[in-house]
Amino acid sequence: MAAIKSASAGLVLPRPVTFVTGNAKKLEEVRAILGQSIPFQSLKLDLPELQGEPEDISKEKARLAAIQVKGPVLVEDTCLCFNALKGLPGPYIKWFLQKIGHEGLNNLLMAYDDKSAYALCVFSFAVGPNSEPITFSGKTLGKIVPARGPNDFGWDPIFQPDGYDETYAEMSKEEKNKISHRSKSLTLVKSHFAEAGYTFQI
Ligand SMILES: O=c1nc[nH]c2c1ncn2[C@H]1C[C@H](O)[C@@H](COP(=O)(O)OP(=O)(O)OP(=O)(O)O)O1
Ligand SMILES: [Mg+2]
Repeated sequence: MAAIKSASAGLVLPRPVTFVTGNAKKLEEVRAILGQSIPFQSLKLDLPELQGEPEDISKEKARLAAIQVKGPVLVEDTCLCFNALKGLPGPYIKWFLQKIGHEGLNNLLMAYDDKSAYALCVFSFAVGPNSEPITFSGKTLGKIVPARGPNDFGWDPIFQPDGYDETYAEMSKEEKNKISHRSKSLTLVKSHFAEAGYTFQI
């Protein structure tokens, strides 16, 4: 979709931004982190995901989302990467978690002393179906531990960020959102929007 360059500000987008995700917990965090900084609506869609590098997976999600929405979209893809396993499960964490659970994920590291891991969140923004998506990556370092804390969002109970005694699940939402992979990635998205000076035709 064409975006017009306005004389005064930056790009004028033909529609408000739509954040596309099938995951209600992600949406909750994105709402809390963005606040009023980027106005957006949401669309619940479980988009098919390519295999490969996190940035490519995220970009392809944005392309598919922009075709569906016919306008500007934000999507994200989240990875949990174990250093002992050269970054795996990475983007495949959803299926590993679904099949083997928190205990199985811990067991994957049984043979290794190195329990270090990182959470990676790659947002992609596409202006429309015919524009190349831009990516924004945020990473939080930590380690994999036996599950602690409420089990209400994915692998939060087994990820303990460096410098903290609590797992993501044991932290308050506010505390997680201050240091998380998702908030770091969204900080870059916000800077991009501020620099581009997008405005929206309503
Ligand atoms: O902050 C997080 N804390 C704990 N778990 C998390 C987090 N963020 C994503 N997750 C889980 C959800 C899914 O099991 C996998 C990522 O897969 P991913 O494809 O990005 O998410 P999804 O399919 O649930 O939603 P979407 O429709 O946006 O693709 O890690
Ligand atoms: Mg997904």
